[in-house]
Amino acid sequence: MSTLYEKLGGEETIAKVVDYFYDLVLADDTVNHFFKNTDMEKQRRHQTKFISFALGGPNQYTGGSMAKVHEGMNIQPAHFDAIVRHLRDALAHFGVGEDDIAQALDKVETLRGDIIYK
Ligand code: HEM
Repeated sequence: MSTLYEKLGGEETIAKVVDYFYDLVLADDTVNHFFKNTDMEKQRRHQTKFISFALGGPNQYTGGSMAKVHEGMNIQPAHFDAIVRHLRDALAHFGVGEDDIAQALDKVETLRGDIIYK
């Protein structure tokens, strides 16, 4: 069974989704402050890993656990929800179907407990 990542066309499409998702996140005043001290390159890596994870792509991540990485950020459920919403909108923008979007969002949901209130 192919992953959603492959179905969408792999890295090339992912790069486009990342750019779009990134614009949505940074335009959102409820979450953009989290990234104000984040350098652009790191930001892009973050979004790329985020999207690749959601789509079942290759795991290129070698850093700390999600709990560790988001420690001290005090991310609230509403922040997490906003990020999930931007992911949904970015995928929809590129014509991803409802079922595939639901699958991607389910995957992201599995990390909620590790990421909020840390
Ligand atoms: C399932 C959801 C998420 C995943 C898979 C994820 C993934 C990651 C990864 C892999 C990194 C490390 C980046 C690196 O060092 O290369 C990171 C850092 C970060 N994440 Fe997330 N993240 C998620 C949700 C969130 C949310 C909801 C927020 C805030 C609203 C957030 C804000 C940040 C920030 C500010 C950093 C640090 C960037 C820096 O070092 O300056 N993340 N995330």
